[in-house]
Amino acid sequence: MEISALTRSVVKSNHALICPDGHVNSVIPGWTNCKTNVLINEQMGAGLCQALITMEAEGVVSGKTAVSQLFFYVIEGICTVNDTLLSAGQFVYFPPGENYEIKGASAGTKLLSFHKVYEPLEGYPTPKLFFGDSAKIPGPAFLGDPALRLQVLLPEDLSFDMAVNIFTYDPGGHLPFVETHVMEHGLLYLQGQGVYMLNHEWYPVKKGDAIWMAPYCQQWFTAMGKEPAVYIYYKNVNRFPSPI
Ligand SMILES: NC(=O)N[C@@H](O)C(=O)O
Repeated sequence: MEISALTRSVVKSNHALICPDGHVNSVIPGWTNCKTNVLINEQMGAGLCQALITMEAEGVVSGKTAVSQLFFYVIEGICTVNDTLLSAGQFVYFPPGENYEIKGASAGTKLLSFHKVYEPLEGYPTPKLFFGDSAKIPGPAFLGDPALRLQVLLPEDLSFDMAVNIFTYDPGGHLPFVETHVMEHGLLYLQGQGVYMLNHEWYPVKKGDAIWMAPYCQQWFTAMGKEPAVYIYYKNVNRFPSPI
């Protein structure tokens, strides 16, 4: 019998672990016949918003991006995005000021979204609408370790101020050192399990869990179990560390 008073979820000043047992849905204007869980948000101290959307067959996720850019990744199922058919592992990037409409989903289609206020960079155009397929993006060894493979989903040019990557760890694979960096992360586990060290606290994690890491939140991860651990994560990139 599950003890309803217990959860693995934690929300701390510089990190959070959000587990499915604590999900409560929000109503988002223009997002109808779907369940939306806002996993990470400015309200917890983050510089990004991350949501999990489960669509019903007649679900519609539509609107217009204003100051923020919006990235959608199809976790499972199919849907059409601005009339382009997307299935699991495929994604779309909407720059600020763009209309978006997601519909025609198979019931239960799951989408992950990352939202970030776009920081223009002098001399660089605002990025354009962009569709992609993670199955077509190579995952070279991370820092020479073949047990870790990193796929970079968005172009690495300076017009982009956010990155979305997929990190795959074979069982036993681990980050080569404890990272302490200015960039922030929001992530979601797509597969597997492991242990994440955040700010010197240790958390067993698994598929479906989301994690927020504030700037300088010390981080290290190792995968455990019988299958590779896979997470998709957001990172702010390519901008001056502080206003100049
Ligand atoms: N935590 C984690 O995966 N971090 C790094 O790989 C990164 O900063 O890209």
